[in-house]
Amino acid sequence: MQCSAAASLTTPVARQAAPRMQQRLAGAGGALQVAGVRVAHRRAGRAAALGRPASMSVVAVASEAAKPTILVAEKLGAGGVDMLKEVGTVDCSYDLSKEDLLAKISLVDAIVIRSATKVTREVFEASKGRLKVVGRAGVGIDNVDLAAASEVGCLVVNAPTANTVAAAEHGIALLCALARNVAQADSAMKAGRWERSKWVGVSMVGKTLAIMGFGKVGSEVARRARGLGMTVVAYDPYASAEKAAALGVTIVSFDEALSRGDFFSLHMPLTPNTKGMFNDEAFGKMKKGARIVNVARGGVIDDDSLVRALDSGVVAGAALDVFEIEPPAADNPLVGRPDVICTPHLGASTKEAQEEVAYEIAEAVISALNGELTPSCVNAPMMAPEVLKELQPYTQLADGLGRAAVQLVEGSGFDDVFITYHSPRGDDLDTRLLRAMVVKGILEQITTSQVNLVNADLLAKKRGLRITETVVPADGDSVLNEIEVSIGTNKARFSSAVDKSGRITVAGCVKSGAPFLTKIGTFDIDLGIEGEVVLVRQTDQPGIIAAVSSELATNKINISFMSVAREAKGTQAIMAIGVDEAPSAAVMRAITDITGIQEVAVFSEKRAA
Ligand SMILES: NC(=O)C1=CN([C@@H]2O[C@H](COP(=O)(O)OP(=O)(O)OC[C@H]3O[C@@H](n4cnc5c(N)ncnc54)[C@H](O)[C@@H]3O)[C@@H](O)[C@H]2O)C=CC1
Ligand SMILES: O=C(O)C(=O)COP(=O)(O)O
Repeated sequence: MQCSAAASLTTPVARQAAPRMQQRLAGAGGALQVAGVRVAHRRAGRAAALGRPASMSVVAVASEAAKPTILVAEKLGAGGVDMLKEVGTVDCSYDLSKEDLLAKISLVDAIVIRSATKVTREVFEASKGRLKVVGRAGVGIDNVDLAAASEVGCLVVNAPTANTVAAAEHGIALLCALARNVAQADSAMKAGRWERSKWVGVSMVGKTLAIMGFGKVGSEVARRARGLGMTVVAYDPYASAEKAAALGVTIVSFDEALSRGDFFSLHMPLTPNTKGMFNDEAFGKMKKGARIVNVARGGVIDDDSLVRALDSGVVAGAALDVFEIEPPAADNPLVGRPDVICTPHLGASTKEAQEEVAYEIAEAVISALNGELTPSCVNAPMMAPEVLKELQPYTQLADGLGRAAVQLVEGSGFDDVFITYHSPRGDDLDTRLLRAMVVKGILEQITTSQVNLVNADLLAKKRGLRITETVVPADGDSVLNEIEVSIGTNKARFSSAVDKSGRITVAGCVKSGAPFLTKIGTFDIDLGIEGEVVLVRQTDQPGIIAAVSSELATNKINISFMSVAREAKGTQAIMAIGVDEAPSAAVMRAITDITGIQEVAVFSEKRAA
């Protein structure tokens, strides 16, 4: 089926902060080209650029009225702090002890961190459900327990692009310093020694640099190393060989990279897969005299293995910006060695990068607090902005259908939900967001947990709910013609909501941007999904519509929509009436008592403020 435009439409309630931010963000602009990397001015506003309407709220994390409290737990650029202050109460408390963080966390809606703050499961538990957003002002999110965040429905966003160049420049700085013993020679001079022959270096031109992890930073290091006349190979199981070739880089296997590199530069994230990947075995495959730079994460190198590789001369020198424990312990076996140079996690620390990171993260946190699925959300389905934009009108429909269907169930004894999408896109329809919204609509009515896009699937699974999705190819040129939600029980509060297969079924569509209910059970109806809905089953006979309307009017209950459907003339009919406020039990009884009426039910499509 295809929906046609309705005369009466709902108007989404625009939130306060988003339009203000978007106005402000749209005010300044420009893009800066830095060595081939587009560093967008955050003030120009990615959110504004996406053209997402202010009303899009797919995660529902912030209340409309309340001003959020945002804890900035590590030094953040002033511009970003100012942006946060425009939408919330900002508490800048740096260097909190673990105990202080645990005490504060239940008082805040969002926390902004860098690499030093560990947001562990204990922190999420201590927040008692208040913490909605973790903003990582940088790339690596290994200091955030993502599984725990997802379980409690907390969005984790990062700032993935603003420090790329800074990290790459630091990698190159360390590479040059390592090749030419800059740090050691400087220390010697400061100690009064003029040691020219001791600190003879090695040249970089013509040598092979093996980049391990060919993402944003790795690519920028490659670009710069090519400029130094180096041959660059890269190991990255997920990188595109064409993209690498365009930069003059050859993608090779892990072992080939190990055997070819004169220099190594590490740029992969710390994950269970990469932890300790530079171990005895890996060092054993390197050429004698290799040099290694680590601006990624301490944990990707096994420290004891590196000590052994340095002792045996396999590795001639290492430059480390990152450590498994930061700051490293006094007895760290690497820091004091003359063949190891160290910096205290300075990769992202340029004035320019920190300003940009602050804007990038402030924008992401504000957008997440508004319930938007920001592109830098790391624990929710990733979707291209254009896909998000086109699905936006259907998210409210999916949510509304889930709510309607579950409220028609008598009790809560069901364990499966079928979702059917009638879409001209067929199998190309990305249903992840829609499924999550249906599940959210259902679960919000039956659990006390905060449900959002991040944890909807997880909570459904925990509750033993099986979700089955089917996409039925349909005609037309819209994204989606109809969504049908069917719950596996025939125990209904309104018996006509049960379809021929014995399941409680509702369906709906979007008309001119607004969600409509088009089917309840086997009856076709046409009702805007908003406010309260009164369902009435009656004998198809004259006078009933007037009697019900009159009863509502007498009790000053305003009707916003009304739709009547019948099986056949003179048999059964149902009326679906949209009303601005829920009728009292007395009004419901009075309607039930009208001659010819068989059953009455009410459900609510009102969302929590
Ligand atoms: N020292 C510092 O201050 C900074 C450190 N970093 C670190 O650098 C890392 C990289 O940052 P970006 O390039 O922005 O991230 P990115 O996500 O653009 O790149 C990471 C790359 O590593 C690859 N990768 C994943 N698993 C791998 C494996 N097992 N072996 C080899 N490659 C693998 C990915 O495919 C991806 O291409 C971050 O995760 C962060 O830990 C980033 C910025 C500053
Ligand atoms: O962005 C990253 O991954 C970094 O490592 C930068 O860390 P920082 O924000 O400087 O503590």
